[in-house]
Amino acid sequence: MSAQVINGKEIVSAYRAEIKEQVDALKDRGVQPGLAVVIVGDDPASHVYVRNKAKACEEAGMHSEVYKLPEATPEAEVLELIGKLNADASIHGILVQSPLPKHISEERIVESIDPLKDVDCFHPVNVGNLMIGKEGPAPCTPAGVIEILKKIGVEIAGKHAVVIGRSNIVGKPMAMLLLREHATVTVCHSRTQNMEEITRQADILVAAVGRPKMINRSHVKPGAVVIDVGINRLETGKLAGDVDFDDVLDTAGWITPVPGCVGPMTITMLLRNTLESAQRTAHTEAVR
Ligand SMILES: Nc1nc(=O)c2c([nH]1)NC[C@@H]1CN(c3ccc(C(=O)N[C@@H](CCC(=O)O)C(=O)O)cc3)C=[N+]21
Repeated sequence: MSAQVINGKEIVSAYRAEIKEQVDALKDRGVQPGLAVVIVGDDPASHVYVRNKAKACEEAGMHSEVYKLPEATPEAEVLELIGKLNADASIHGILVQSPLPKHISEERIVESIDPLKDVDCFHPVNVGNLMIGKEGPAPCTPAGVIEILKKIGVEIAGKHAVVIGRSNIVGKPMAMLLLREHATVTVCHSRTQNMEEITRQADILVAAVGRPKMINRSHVKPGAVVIDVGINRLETGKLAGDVDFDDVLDTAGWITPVPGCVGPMTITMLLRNTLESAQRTAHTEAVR
C-alpha cells in the first residue's frame, strides 16, 4: 500500500480563498489588512521567500510593503524602522525575515515589534500567551501543520504525536499546539537516544530537523501521518525535505510533499495572522 500524498495546493488555495473573502469583508468596513516585511542583507533564499509572501498578500487583497535594507545596516536603523511600522495604522503585521546579519541581535529586533503586530508569533509575550492557551497568533509553520491535519480529517486528540526538532520557531511551538489539540506529545532532538524506537510509536510524526532526507521508513510506524517541515536546498539546486519521501511512501498512511505543502501553508498562516490582527484593530476601533 502506498501513502496518500497530501494535496498541499488544494488545501492552500481553498484556505486562501476563504481569507480573501474575509479581507474583502473587512475592506467593506474601510480596513485593508497590511503586512510589512523587513529583510536585511542579500541571502538569495530569503529574497525568494519574501517575494512569495508579498505576492500572496496581493493575491489575497492585502496591502504589503517590503523594506530591503543593505547587509551593513546598523541595528539602530532597523529598530527605528520597526518603531515607525509599530506606529503606522495601515500596517497590521510586521515580519523581520531571519536570518539577520551577525551584527544585529534577533532578540532585540523581535522584542521591539509591537506584540499586536507580531504575525510570526516570536515575541516573548506571544510565546507566553501560546503556552497558557490565550487567544492570539500562533507561529505560522506549526499553525499550518495543525490546519493540514484538520483538513485531511485525522483525529489529533489522544494520538501520539512525535515532533523531531526543538527550535523556537517550529519544534517547541509545534509540540505546544499539538498538546492544545489533546495529543500525547513527545519531542525528539539531536541528543535523543534510540530515536527510531520513539518515532515508530508516532501516529503523527512531524519532522523539523533541517537535515535532508534524514527520516526514512525505519522511523515510521505503518499508516502514520508524516509531516515534513524541512526545506533544504541541495547542491543540485533542488529542494529536499527532512523525510526521504520515496523510502517512506510505502510505509506511511499520509505524507506531505516538499515542495508544495508545509511551505505554502506557512505563508497562508502569515496571511491569516495578518488578517486577524487587522480584524482585532477594526473591532477595537468600532467599540471605542
Ligand atoms: N521572520 C521569519 N518568518 C518566517 O516565516 C521565515 C523566516 N523569517 N525566515 C525563513 C523561513 C523560511 N520560510 C519559508 C516560507 C515558505 C516557503 C515556501 O513557500 N516554500 C515553497 C518552495 C519555495 C522555493 O521554491 O524555494 C514550498 O515548500 O513549496 C519556504 C520557506 C519562512 N521563514
